[in-house]
Amino acid sequence: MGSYANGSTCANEDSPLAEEMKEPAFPSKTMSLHANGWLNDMKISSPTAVRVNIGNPGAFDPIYRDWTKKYPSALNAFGKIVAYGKGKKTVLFLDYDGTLSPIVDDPDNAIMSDQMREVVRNAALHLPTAIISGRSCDKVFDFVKLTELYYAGSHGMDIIGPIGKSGSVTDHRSCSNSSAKQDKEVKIFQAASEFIPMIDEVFRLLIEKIRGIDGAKVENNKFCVSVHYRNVNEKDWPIVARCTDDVLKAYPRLRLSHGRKVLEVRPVIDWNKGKAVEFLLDSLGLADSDNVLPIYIGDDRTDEDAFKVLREDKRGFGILVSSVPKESHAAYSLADPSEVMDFLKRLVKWKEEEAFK
Ligand SMILES: O=P(O)(O)OC[C@H]1O[C@H](O[C@H]2O[C@H](CO)[C@@H](O)[C@H](O)[C@H]2O)[C@H](O)[C@@H](O)[C@@H]1O
Repeated sequence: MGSYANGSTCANEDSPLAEEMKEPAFPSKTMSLHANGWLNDMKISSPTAVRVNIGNPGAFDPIYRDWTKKYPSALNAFGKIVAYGKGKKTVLFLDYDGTLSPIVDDPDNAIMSDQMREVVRNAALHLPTAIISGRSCDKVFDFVKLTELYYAGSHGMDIIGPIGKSGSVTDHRSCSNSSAKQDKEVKIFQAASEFIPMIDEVFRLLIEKIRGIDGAKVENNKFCVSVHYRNVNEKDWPIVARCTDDVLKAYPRLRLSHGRKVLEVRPVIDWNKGKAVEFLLDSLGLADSDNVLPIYIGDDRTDEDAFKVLREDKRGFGILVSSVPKESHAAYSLADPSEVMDFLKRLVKWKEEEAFK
């Protein structure tokens, strides 16, 4: 296990280190960040400009409208999607932040509306439904509060569910085996258990390191750590990146990925949201079935691993939630969580109608 290698503070903008960071060096662990382009990467990871007219996406923005030719709205293409899924078992995978809840400044305040909760509950009554999030299972469960779902927290590294109505996530956590019986079968899978002490250590070091950077926040997601810079003045973003990189230098078994104004520290293991999708399909006995339509809805770069799996697998679709044009492995798009809600409602209605045929 590594130790804290660099005692210098990153928090003081006037420090020699801050001066050095005006010429951005390539942060060695930020794998998706390119030399001289990494700051740009931080900027584009969460475009703030809303390009769509809510309720009528693309109405005023020809660039967005053009983009939807490549990534058609899943609402407009609904007929096509369900025609493809006719007679098949639909499995629903949902990201949380930015998909079921709008992006907000404070990660602790990313509340899901009661209406959305009801829609997701309804969906889970009709089709196997999983939430796949960068947050820890416990945190995402605290927001979603639905016991009917699968949860894959920490970018898929912590999988639990479905959960019996009389139980809670915590109850099931105490199950020592990988499966246990309650109302339904419960499976637990943790891809990186041995990393928990290391993640705790890095969490503490990062808190110490970024202390003093106004607006920066570090979040412990059990198997990963999120370093948030949404509320940091843009001029200080290089400092956040450098501080994170400084800490990670001593941890070759950890790597960085990039989310929406967040740097995600995670174990260097071959596991991601795409692997979690494969694991869940396998758990449902659908790994080799042609009779399945997996649909994954997500807004983040980390969701791209899942989109890619579905694209290569050719059985299902990724749906990117975005109000700005972005390159993606998804096949369709939705502009924002309110469109996600509309799509889920239509999916449930379609399933109900199908059941009566
Ligand atoms: O996979 P997800 O469920 O999308 O989780 C990814 C990260 O989401 C959260 O951060 C993001 O949402 C926050 C609340 O809207 C926002 O303030 C932040 O800027 C976003 O990056 C969560 O806090 C992270 O831990 C997750 O990894």
